[in-house]
Amino acid sequence: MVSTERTVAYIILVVTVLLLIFVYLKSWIRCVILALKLKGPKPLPILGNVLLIGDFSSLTRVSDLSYKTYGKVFRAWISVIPAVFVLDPKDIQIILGSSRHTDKSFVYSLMHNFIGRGLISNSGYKWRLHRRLIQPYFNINILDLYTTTFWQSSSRQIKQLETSREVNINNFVNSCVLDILHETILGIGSNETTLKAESPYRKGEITASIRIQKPWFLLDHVYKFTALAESELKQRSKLYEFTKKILNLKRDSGKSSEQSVNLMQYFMEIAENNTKFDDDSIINELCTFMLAGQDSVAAAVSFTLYNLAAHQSIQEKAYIELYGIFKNSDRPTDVKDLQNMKYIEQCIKETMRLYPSVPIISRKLSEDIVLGKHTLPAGCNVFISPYTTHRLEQYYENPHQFNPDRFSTENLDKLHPYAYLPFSAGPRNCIGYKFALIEIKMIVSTLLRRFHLSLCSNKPINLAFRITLRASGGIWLKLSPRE
Ligand code: HEM
Repeated sequence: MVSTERTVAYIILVVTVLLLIFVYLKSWIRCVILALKLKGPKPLPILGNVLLIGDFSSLTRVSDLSYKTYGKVFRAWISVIPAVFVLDPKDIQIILGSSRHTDKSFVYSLMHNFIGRGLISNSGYKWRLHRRLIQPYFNINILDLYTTTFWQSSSRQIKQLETSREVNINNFVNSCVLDILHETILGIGSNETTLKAESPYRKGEITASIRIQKPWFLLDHVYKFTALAESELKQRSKLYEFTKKILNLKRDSGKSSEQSVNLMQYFMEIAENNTKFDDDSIINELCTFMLAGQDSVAAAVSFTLYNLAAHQSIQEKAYIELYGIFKNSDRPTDVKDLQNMKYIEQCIKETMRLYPSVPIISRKLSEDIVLGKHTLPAGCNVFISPYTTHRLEQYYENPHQFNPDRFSTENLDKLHPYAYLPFSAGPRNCIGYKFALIEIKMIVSTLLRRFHLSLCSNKPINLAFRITLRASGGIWLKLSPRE
């Protein structure tokens, strides 16, 4: 009797465990079934397609051929995890345009250690609350107040270029962008040189792409024992402690009249009325903004300067626009001047089409969606590649050619709204995109007013991918002062 009861209990236990495993794995199983039906690059056992991430030329080859070879929805494998790529703007709109699919895929949780839990990597209620609280700050009127900071920083940093003729332009651009971020996000004024020198923000390294290439590093219990995890946590704690120190310093000194417009100040105001927006939230968000606004902007500026140097007639047209605005004056650039830089804005937009700073983004679907003959199940990790979509022939004629006229007012109207995604799109787009566009315009125009740019013949650019798109080894340009 006792043994029959025991057997029944065991059976119930086994069935319950199996059911739990099934419920837990259901979404993964459905994604695997879908992935097995889709075409995609040939995977390796265990690794899947992860090695592509470290090999940019293979990655771009796959990207360029993907639509023709695999169709508008295809799959890749991150080890045993299916990654479904969606290329067509109409399908992308169904995902990015919907407020139902705002959760990020597992890839973003790999960034938590580094950038903390801020807007970029959070999902669910916390993301929605923080986005609603922070969004008003990024309206255009507040951003106008930053124009002076952008100008002062660009013209201060440009001094390092006055004696050089052949330069790795990334060094100038990175210093400029970091200087601007210290001031506008953390409120560290131009005179606070000791604090700036102490800042750990320049040295960051995001490990997500390394972890994906070694899929056993995706297991937190394995990864946490590695040297990479140790150095990442050290870096994280330096960023956290530095930001906390600045927060305490600024809080103790009150609102200074010189530096009243900065994101930290705004976050302190939010916190006064929201107990959920505590110091930990402030620090995590500040770390996120400092990192989100760094490599992305620097890449966009550097690649724009590269394109202008590589296309002399386009550079000439951009310079004529500047000459029309400033004549021979070296007066500061103001908000109105920036608004008048229409052609330069087209050059920047076209650069971000060819070289989107964030070449891949991803989401985790919260419910099933139907794209043509495929049902993408809830829980599926969907990847969208602005780099690939921006080069589809159906949407861009001669897609590999640099042609700023694509972004003239009349041509812009013909473009599908989800065919151009440098800042993503929909409810979870880049919160800082207006800030970024003004900043990029300021740095590019300040440099172009002073210098004529050309390429260094023996130093071609070498594209690489590390969450953001970059030129490994930098971008070398020849600068000739304009008379
Ligand atoms: C050229 C410059 C920039 C580019 C190309 C860019 C691109 C993007 C993209 C594609 C996303 C969406 C990421 C995703 O869904 O995975 C994003 C999100 C974000 N960006 Fe930017 N960004 C730029 C500059 C900035 C700046 C200057 C800031 C802040 C000062 C900023 C702050 C953010 C934040 C906080 C998010 C997360 C928004 C959310 O999920 O609600 N970005 N950015």
